[in-house]
Amino acid sequence: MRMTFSVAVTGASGYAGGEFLRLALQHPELEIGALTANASAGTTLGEHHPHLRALAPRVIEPTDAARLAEHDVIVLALPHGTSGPIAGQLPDNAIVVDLGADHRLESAADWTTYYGGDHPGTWAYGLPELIRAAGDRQRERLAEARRIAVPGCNVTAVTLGIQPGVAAGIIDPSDLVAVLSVGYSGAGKSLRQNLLASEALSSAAPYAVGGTHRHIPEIGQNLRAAGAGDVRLSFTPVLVPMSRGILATTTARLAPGLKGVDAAELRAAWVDAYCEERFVEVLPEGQWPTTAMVQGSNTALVQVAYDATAGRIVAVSAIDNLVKGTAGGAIQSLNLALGLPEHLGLPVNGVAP
Ligand SMILES: NC(=O)C1=CN([C@@H]2O[C@H](COP(=O)(O)OP(=O)(O)OC[C@H]3O[C@@H](n4cnc5c(N)ncnc54)[C@H](OP(=O)(O)O)[C@@H]3O)[C@@H](O)[C@H]2O)C=CC1
Ligand SMILES: CC(=O)N[C@@H](CCC(=O)OP(=O)(O)O)C(=O)O
Repeated sequence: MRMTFSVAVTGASGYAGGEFLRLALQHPELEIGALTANASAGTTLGEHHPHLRALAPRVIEPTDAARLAEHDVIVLALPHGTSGPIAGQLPDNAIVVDLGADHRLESAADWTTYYGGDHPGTWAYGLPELIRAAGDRQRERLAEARRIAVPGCNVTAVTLGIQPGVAAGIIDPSDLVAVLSVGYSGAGKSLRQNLLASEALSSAAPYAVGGTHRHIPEIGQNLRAAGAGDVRLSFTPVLVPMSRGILATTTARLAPGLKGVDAAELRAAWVDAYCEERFVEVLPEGQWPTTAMVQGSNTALVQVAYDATAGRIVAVSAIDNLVKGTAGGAIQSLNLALGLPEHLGLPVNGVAP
């Protein structure tokens, strides 16, 4: 029996909300309902997302919990700290998907340290491919969920890149270094960085350097789920001149006691972890992911090697921050919660050039 589910999107004028709408338009079982936001209320969606032709005349409404509550699914694509208060006014039987950070962390102390204020709470974590050493599967949690917290985009890239090595006991999670090349759309439409094209187009710019990035505790949470004890991560994102994409290079020392690792065994750990995954692919030996290979798709590409000179594993992963890193990951988790096939409406193939 086919079922169609109505979806309201709040934060519809932003990048994450817009990308959710782009994917929802191609989803056979989702029907787009209310579109709400804040300052842009009263304008048309076409003024903000001229690429979404089918929705261009739709008028953005002010955000009102009672209006959102008329839908089966409510997507919160809001700045962090904003979704918590709205979520509290939504009915229990609606499925609420938060694309922001408010409900991702299990530790209230981590929330206060990295975001400030009171912790809004913890929801089912929207990364179906998360490895859980305890044996339970993330997919089962999501299938029962009515509240879903979609991961941070950088978190998705690093977690998918390195978690097989943690789960297989090959790497030492207390000595991780991640350096990420990230596209500007990750910052959202509001100008948090200096986005003058004349400056951005000719520069690579690190930010949140020195252990301050808010995604650090979330990555630690994921790797502990995969079996890590003490997680120590040096994390440095670098803005590069592209609108979408994340390329995460994560290196790790070998687990204590391991003197070296055979290249075939190393790759086998990653291939085994993802062999049944539709949206995570370990590339053939010798091929390395690029952001161009995943643009517009819900695919994460991963490759791994051992640097014998440095004594470190090198894992490289690429995602489109707005698709697998946000809206695509959200629909994948939402499909599970709705009892639909996990892949429904989601592109494995990207766009090029
Ligand atoms: N961009 C990305 O790659 C990713 C983003 N995310 C998360 O998704 C969320 C949205 O990010 P993004 O789309 O990039 O940000 P944008 O700045 O592009 O959009 C923010 C949206 O939130 C709306 N908004 C702001 N304040 C309120 C409010 N008080 N009530 C209702 N609506 C409000 C804005 O409306 P208006 O225009 O009317 O002010 C706008 O639609 C954030 O939490 C972000 O961290 C997560 C992963 C990746
Ligand atoms: C380029 C840029 O600024 N990217 C954002 C990632 C966006 C994201 O994942 O945001 P939330 O975790 O806050 O939802 C950042 O690094 O913070």
